[in-house]
Amino acid sequence: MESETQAGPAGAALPLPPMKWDAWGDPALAKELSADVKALLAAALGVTGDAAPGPGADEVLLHPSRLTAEDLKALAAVVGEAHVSAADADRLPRAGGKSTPDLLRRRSREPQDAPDAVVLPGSEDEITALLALCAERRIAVVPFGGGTSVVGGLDPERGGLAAVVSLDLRRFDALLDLDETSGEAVLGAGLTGPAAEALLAERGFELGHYPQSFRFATIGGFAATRSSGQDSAGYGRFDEMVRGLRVVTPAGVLDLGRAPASAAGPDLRELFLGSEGTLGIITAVRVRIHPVPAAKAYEAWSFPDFATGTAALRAVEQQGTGPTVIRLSDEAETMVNLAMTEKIGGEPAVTGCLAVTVFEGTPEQVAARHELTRTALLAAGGTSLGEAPARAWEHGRFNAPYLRDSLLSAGALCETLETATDWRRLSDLRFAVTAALTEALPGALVLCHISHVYPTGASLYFTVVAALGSDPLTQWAGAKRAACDAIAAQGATITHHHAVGADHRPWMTDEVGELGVRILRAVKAELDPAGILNPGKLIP
Ligand SMILES: Cc1cc2nc3c(=O)[nH]c(=O)nc-3n(C[C@H](O)[C@H](O)[C@H](O)COP(=O)(O)OP(=O)(O)OC[C@H]3O[C@@H](n4cnc5c(N)ncnc54)[C@H](O)[C@@H]3O)c2cc1C
Repeated sequence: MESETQAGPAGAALPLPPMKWDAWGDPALAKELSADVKALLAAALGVTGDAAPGPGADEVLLHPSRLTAEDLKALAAVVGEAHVSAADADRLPRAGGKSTPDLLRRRSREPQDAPDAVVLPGSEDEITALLALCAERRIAVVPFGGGTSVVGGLDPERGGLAAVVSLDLRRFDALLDLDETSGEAVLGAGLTGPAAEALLAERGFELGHYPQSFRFATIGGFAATRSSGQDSAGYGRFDEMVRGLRVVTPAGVLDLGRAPASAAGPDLRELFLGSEGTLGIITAVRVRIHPVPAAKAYEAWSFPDFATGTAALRAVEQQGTGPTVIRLSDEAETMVNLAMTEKIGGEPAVTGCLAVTVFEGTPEQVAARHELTRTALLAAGGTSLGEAPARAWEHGRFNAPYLRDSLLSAGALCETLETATDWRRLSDLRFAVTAALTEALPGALVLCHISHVYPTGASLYFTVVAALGSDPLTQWAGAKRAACDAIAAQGATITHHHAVGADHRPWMTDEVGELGVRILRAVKAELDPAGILNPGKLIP
């Protein structure tokens, strides 16, 4: 597990996010490209060289802070001197998220945008006072959780206001309650995935939310983006785990969700799940938890092609046989061993399409779920590959993002995008998005997998690798636009779990309609009349 305070740019006054400012994750875990990956890059993309190195943290140029000394004094009067900083070293690591465009922007030698200051409130009262102060002084507020957004959710947009601050929730890091009888816990919004799981594990419980960004993303971020983890088949998406929320808005504090189910009108929790910091600051989340599983089983499968594998996953989900993890790589992803991080680019370990299943629960539950799932997968044309490839997937499941950094440094652009639709339209969607990406990026490798399944449909997750052009930001923007247009044309969702942020905002009207947008704007006008909360995100 990564340490919580890693070295970042020198001169920081505040605790830094536990991630490198210009790359993914813990620098100690960064990896050189293997000889196999280098060979794949050369053969598939003609990429053989190194891209020019980016600037060091002390060489990066930020636009100067627009806050006055008086503004900073007023902010400090709310949160204390020790919890405000306008130092570049504190602004730079909160200048954006961790999409490939974010990393390219961080590596630029041009002057960059960054929040004008960073504030670390320690209580809801302080957040209330901060929001009032920012409304009065026309300062935008970008809530900052783990900083892992991949959709521009953390862009330091001022939205026509005088300045913008990053409101870092790291001090909301307590396990506030654990109700063993009901199987619920109240978690501070700033707890990272590992910190939350460690606190729950001390009492024998687990949340079971493991997105690939698990090591750095936070409870508040999961709620604000409707995140989905790799164990979603077993434990559900994060929004399905949420039983209640506390939210501080400029108009007041909300404490939502008071019973396991309710018929008291529309469910207002849903307004804040996925609100991406535009409607309020989530300070605590009450979640469903379960005992740490006593048993676990693994089995990998091969399917002759993606269509057969897709039908098999559908059968498993519609029969409800109960795997905790079930995922299927397409032929291209299987061929490059993407699901087994240590083997990427080597000799293909599996032919056809690889599927991974994992089962958790009591020994009896695991045995029963495993057997039912095996029967369904065998009947659907699967061939068992035993445990090893499934264990290899689990072993490397949080490590693939490190590869993206090394690829960028080697001159290859690597980015992901995702969507979802019903089973009937899944195959057409995959072809349409793949075609859009390959047309926009000739010669690119486009890989795809299914990792979240529902009785009525599934998500598709695409990984794209292409040779870096001379203007990679424009290069990727064109490809992303083409893929998003293809998704919209297919009637699929613009995002299954990465959220909307700034990047998907142009497709929100298509997703929810003009009236839907007007409803969102009306809610925002009621809660945030000064428009200070995360301008330029989510709501067109
Ligand atoms: C390598 C990589 C892998 C990823 N894998 C997955 C995955 O498997 N599944 C998945 O769902 N996502 C994934 N993501 C996307 C990202 O990790 C999720 O969106 C995550 O939920 C963001 O959490 P965070 O704490 O980092 O939030 P941040 O990135 O800090 O913020 C995300 C958005 O939520 C807002 N926000 C954050 N905290 C709060 C709060 N307390 N109150 C109000 N608004 C808030 C921010 O303003 C921003 O708009 C991945 C990202 C990367 C870089």
